[in-house]
Amino acid sequence: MPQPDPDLLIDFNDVLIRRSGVTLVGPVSWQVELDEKWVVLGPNGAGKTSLLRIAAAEVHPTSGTAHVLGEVLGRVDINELKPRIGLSSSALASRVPADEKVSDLVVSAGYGVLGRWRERYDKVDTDRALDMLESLGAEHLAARAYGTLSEGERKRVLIARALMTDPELLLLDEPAAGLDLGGREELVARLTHLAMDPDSPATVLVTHHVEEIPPGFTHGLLLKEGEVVAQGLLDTVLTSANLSEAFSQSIALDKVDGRYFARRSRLPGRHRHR
Ligand SMILES: Nc1ncnc2c1ncn2[C@@H]1O[C@H](COP(=O)(O)OP(=O)(O)OP(=O)(O)O)[C@@H](O)[C@H]1O
Repeated sequence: MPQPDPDLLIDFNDVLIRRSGVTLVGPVSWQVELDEKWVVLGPNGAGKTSLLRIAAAEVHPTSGTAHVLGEVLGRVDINELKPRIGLSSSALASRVPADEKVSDLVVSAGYGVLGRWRERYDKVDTDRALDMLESLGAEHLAARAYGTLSEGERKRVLIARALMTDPELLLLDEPAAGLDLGGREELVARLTHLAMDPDSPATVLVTHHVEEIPPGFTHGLLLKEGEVVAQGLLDTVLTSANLSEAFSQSIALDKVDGRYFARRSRLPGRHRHR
C-alpha cells in the first residue's frame, strides 16, 4: 500500500459504501489538502452524509482505501483519531441532553465526551470554550441549557464545540439546515470569518443549497446518486451545467459578492412568442 501523503488530510481512493447489496456512495476518489475548504453538495440521498461519515472515521468503506489525517481507516485506533476531527451534525445534535449547559457541552469536547463529565474543568479549558463560543457569536449563551436554544443558536454552539479541540479537520454536516433567513445569514457570516482565518482547520461542509456556501470556501465536490458529477475548484464545479446534471433539472446559477444563488431556469424557448 502506498505511504500516506502528509499534506493530505483526506485521501480516498475508490472508496465505496455498500449496505444490503445497495451502493450508498462511491466509488469516490477525493483528496483534501491542509489549507482547503470544501463544500460537498448534492440532492437528497446523493451520499453526502455517508461520505462525511468516512471522513469522520465513523464508518469504514466497504471497498477502496480511506486515509484520514494520514492514518488508514481500519488500521488506526479510532479513539486516537477522533479528537483530531471536529464534527457538527444533526446526529450529534440529537444526542445532546436538553438540560446540558452550553459551556459544559463545549468544554466536554476537549475530554472526548458528550455531556458533563467532571465536576470541575481546568480553567484553561473553560476559557477556551468561552473563546470558541465568542468566535461563533454565542458567548452570551454559555450559561443556558441546550434545550432552550433556538435552532440557529444550537448550530453555532455545536460548531464551537467542534472547534474546541483545535481539530486538524472540521466537518460540518448541513450546518444551516432548519435555519430561517436571518439565522442562515448569521451562520454564513461566521463561517466566512472562519474560512478566511489562516489558522482555521481544513473544512468540509455538506449542504443541499449553494446559498449556504460561505465566501472563502475553495473547493467543491458535487454528488448525484452516490457518484461524483464534478470536483475541484469551486468556480469550476459550480456551473449551471453541473448543477443541472446533479439535480436533474435545468438550473441557472448567479454569483453575487462571492455568494452563489441557484434557481430553476425556464426551458429554452418556452417563453418566446411566435
Ligand atoms: N444503513 C443504510 N442502509 C441502507 N441504505 C442507507 C443506509 N444509510 C443510508 N442509506 C441510503 O443511502 C443513500 C445516501 O444517504 P446519505 O444520507 O449519505 O445521503 P445524503 O446525500 O446525505 O442525503 P440528505 O441530503 O437527504 O441528507 C440514501 O438513499 C439513503 O437512504
